[in-house]
Amino acid sequence: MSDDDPVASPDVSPPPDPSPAPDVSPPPIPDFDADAADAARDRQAELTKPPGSLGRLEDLAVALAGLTGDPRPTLADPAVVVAAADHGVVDRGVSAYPQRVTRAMLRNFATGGAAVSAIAEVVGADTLVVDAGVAGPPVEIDGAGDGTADEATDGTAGVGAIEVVDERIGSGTDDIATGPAMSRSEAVAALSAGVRTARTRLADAGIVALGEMGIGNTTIAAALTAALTGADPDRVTGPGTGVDEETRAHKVAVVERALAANGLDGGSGSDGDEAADAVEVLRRVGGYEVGLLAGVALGCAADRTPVVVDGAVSGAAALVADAVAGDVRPYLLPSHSGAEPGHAVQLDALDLEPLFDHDLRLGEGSGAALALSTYRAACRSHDRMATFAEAGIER
Ligand SMILES: Cc1cc2ncn([C@H]3O[C@H](COP(=O)(O)O)[C@@H](O)[C@H]3O)c2cc1C
Ligand SMILES: O=C(O)c1cccnc1
Repeated sequence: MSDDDPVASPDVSPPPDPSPAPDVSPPPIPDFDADAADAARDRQAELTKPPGSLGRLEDLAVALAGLTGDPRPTLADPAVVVAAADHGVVDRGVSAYPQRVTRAMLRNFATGGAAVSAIAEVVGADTLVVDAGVAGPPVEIDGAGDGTADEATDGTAGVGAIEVVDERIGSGTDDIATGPAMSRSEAVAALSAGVRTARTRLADAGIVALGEMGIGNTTIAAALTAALTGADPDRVTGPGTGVDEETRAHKVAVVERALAANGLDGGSGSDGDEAADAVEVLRRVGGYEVGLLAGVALGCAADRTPVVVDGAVSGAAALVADAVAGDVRPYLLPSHSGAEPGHAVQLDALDLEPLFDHDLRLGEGSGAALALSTYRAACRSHDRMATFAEAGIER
């Protein structure tokens, strides 16, 4: 049996973790504020429109009032966080692109040249780029910093600030097809770095879009989704950056092997405390950027900041966050319905109804950034519209 043959049954049993098992203590997450939501609902009934005519935007405004605890939420200072890391599993030929693209894209985010940079600009969001563990030495970035202008002249919302930060957990993970991706301490460190990032660097953001970059990470997302939802690997494994059907089938075999090698092929049953189990799944078949994003979701929720889930990789991070602390669930908001097949399974598991479907299959937080405009428009209309009394319109 060759180590390079992902179809051969793995010859490794679930690996003992050599490092001590540090505790995970997710921050307390406040309850939905029903009074703020009720006040928002009352206000909606007074605004100058037929009741219900703004459809889902009305429901979103009411939900966001309950989440933020503010009857007239503004979602000021929106941000996109793009966490980047590398994955040992790329050596198995699961991506259409080489690992070095992760590092190169980090520079592209830093200088505003990525798709998500353009979308963030349109919706007026700042971008926080986090190196969570790109392979090789820390990435030296020149040219990152504030956008060139506060007010754009071309009708866009203005160039947001771009900041690049180092929260490296390691230099790429190990190959999940033969054992755990990382140590227990690294999994805990990734989650903690995310919580810390949310509560410090993203503390002023009214809403946060979750983005990622990491060649090979749709394989990681598929393994996490299968492990956390019990879905069949074939159902949650897609083409990612665009591999052909033959390579996708190989990718399915790699995911199956990873689950078996890590003792995760027995369904999603849990026999212990939820946070500990979730961290174990992250350690075995996760990635540094996924753990960091899960931590960002937990930290944002603790501060009553809603987070917008993007595609299948961001969705895997949302599943991890939800498995670590189920209280995070109301703070996880949908954006698009992604083309990667595991995304629908994730949205279903998290009970999220997508806002739109543009056939996006990019990641980076592109769909989540785009959805910021809908969330902000829902809140802006709720806050800015005149009531019938104010406008002197008789009903
Ligand atoms: C130039 C480029 C820009 C990207 N931006 C996001 N991704 C996306 O593709 C990668 C996952 O797909 P896979 O698992 O097939 O490698 C991630 O980096 C993801 O964010 C990109 C990929 C490429 C090549
Ligand atoms: O849905 C995603 O997040 C996705 C899809 C393809 C490639 N990278 C990410």
